[in-house]
Amino acid sequence: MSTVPTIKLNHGGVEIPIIGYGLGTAHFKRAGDETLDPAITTATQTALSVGFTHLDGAEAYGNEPELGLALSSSPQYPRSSLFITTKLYKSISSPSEALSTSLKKLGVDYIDLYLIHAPFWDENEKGITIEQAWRELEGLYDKGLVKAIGVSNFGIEELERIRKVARVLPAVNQVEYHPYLQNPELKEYHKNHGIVTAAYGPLIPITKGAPGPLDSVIEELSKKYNKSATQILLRWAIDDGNVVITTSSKEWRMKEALAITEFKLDEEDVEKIRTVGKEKRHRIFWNKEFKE
Ligand SMILES: NC(=O)c1ccc[n+]([C@@H]2O[C@H](COP(=O)([O-])OP(=O)(O)OC[C@H]3O[C@@H](n4cnc5c(N)ncnc54)[C@H](O)[C@@H]3O)[C@@H](O)[C@H]2O)c1
Ligand SMILES: OCCc1c[nH]c2ccccc12
Repeated sequence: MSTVPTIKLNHGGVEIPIIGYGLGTAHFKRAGDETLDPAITTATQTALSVGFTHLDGAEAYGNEPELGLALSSSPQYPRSSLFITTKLYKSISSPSEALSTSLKKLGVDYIDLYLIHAPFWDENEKGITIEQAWRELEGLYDKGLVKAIGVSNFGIEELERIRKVARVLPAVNQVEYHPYLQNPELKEYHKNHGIVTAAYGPLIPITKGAPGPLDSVIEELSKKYNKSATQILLRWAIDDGNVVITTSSKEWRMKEALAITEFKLDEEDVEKIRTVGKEKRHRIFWNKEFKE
């Protein structure tokens, strides 16, 4: 089994594996559901067994206990070989308590990457501003409880609010990112400030965003590289300069996803997907219809 390549974050030597396994969309549980779902633990154990080293969880997914069980039942994958992300949102008023709860549920003593899940909370209702929340995450980082800190679903405006008060800049912004949602201004901002873009929803052009102008391009490139449409899109996310987060409960799909570490798209094909992708815009998450 080949190991997943990593890229360096802007925080003291921390490296993030370029592809992550998501616990959010295929596996989340209803808020308040305390019963353990063994299918989530099994899927996560399978993800580890096929070679995923980067797991993407969140307080909001309600399944940190299942992720914790998968970790404790897989001692052959030592903590130091894994990269674990979790996120806070509902508990944004008290980041330190939220982290303690997540650590307990996950059964680990540190998190590799701790993210603010989204910037959309009501600051009056929650009694905390984006700037204050960030300073709290910096405190958790100083204590070594989280190896890197970052954000998710932040735009330039919210990133600027952080930058103005930050001692430590976000290492990552995890956003919906695929050929039909490229947001070049945000990408440029990330590049200028050393922020890694972690792309979720990378397969939207062939799932909820299909059909579209990329269909024939993806088909042509599938033939050229002898790779599936899924692999072309996941590889595009990497070759476009991002970390990619994907998911599936099926072992063959997990292997299909990991196999993208074995090939690379030619620059002209990366550019072709960029150019044709810009002909359509399609956003799924955190729009008016999205219910968390
Ligand atoms: N931070 C956030 O707000 C946020 C939002 C969404 C997702 N995420 C994270 O990203 C992870 C992945 O998100 P995603 O579900 O959008 O990922 P994705 O776009 O990679 O889609 C994965 C889904 O596509 C299916 N799929 C794969 N190939 C296919 C094909 N050829 N045809 C049809 N279906 C195919 C898979 O079976 C799976 O159900 C989540 O689990 C979560 O961890 C984070
Ligand atoms: O991060 C994926 C989007 C998301 C935000 N909050 C959630 C709760 C349950 C499932 C998905 C989400």
